[in-house]
Amino acid sequence: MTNQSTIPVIVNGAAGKMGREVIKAVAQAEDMILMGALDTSPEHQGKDAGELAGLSEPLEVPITDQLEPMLGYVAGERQLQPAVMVDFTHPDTVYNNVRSAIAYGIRPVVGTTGLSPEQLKELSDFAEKASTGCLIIPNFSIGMVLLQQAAVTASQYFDHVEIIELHHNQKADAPSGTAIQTAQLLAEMGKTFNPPQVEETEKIAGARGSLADEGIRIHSVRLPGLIAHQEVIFGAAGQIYTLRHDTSDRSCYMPGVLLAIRKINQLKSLVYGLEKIL
Ligand SMILES: NC(=O)C1=CN([C@@H]2O[C@H](COP(=O)(O)OP(=O)(O)OC[C@H]3O[C@@H](n4cnc5c(N)ncnc54)[C@H](OP(=O)(O)O)[C@@H]3O)[C@@H](O)[C@H]2O)C=CC1
Ligand SMILES: O=C(O)C1=N[C@H](C(=O)O)C[C@H](O)C1
Repeated sequence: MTNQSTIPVIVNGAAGKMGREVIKAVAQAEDMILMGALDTSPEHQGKDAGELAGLSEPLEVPITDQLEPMLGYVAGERQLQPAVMVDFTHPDTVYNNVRSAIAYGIRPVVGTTGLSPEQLKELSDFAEKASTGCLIIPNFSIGMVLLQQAAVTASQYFDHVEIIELHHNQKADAPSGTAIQTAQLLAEMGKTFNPPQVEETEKIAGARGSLADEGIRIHSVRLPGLIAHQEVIFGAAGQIYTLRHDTSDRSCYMPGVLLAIRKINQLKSLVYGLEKIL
């Protein structure tokens, strides 16, 4: 039943791996209603979002690639609460999706990674001006938040650290958004890591990975059979301290996604990171 407190939700990237999980989670949440399912993949146009997500009953929400008409329609449904657009699409399109949603007064909950620092700043300014909440969350799993907190604690005692992120080989961006965020959190500790011990020569370009903030290196592995995994490895004389998170099923992200949908109406600007709303 739709009522005043039901949150209208649009899922962008609805036919993708994450989009299908979000459709299921939203359909099962009593305080949400799926108002729209966007996806540009030609083979899924017009299909029922619920059936595509593997639900036993259709949701009678067809997949469409018409972003602006959908945003306009949902924004016009004034008897409902302000709507939320969940975005799990592609690094090349997420910036425009988020801008369009904010322009229509629809709050974006963004899982798509790959936004540049400049794009993040522009979206932050845009959301602030529009006084509209926007959540950008590189990783929705609670386990990753805990790993990052443990890494921040360890970084007070270790000066040497490297990050390895491992993902399925359909992933478009590297390094992962999570690895970049992890490096940023460590860099915010106000010290430079990995003081050089010798002059290094890369015999093959990229052998030492990518150099993120404050001397932290990130190594990206892409293989079929992987989902999403990350290690943060600290080293000191005579010891190694390894933190590792493994995703075995994408359902692990759903409690975080539902929490973000519920919390975003309390926000009036852009917030980055799941830890900020826990
Ligand atoms: N924050 C987090 O916790 C997580 C974030 N992610 C991120 O989410 C994003 C999506 O991941 P995933 O679901 O695995 O990717 P998929 O490729 O499985 O799904 C993306 C879907 O979006 C569609 N799409 C592409 N461009 C557009 C567009 N302009 N408008 C609407 N739909 C579009 C794709 O269609 P087509 O295939 O035809 O291009 C595809 O169906 C990635 O950036 C990934 O890194 C993933 C997991 C967790
Ligand atoms: O593409 C993925 O799968 C994932 N992307 C996010 C990232 O880039 O960090 C989150 C998680 O690692 C899964």
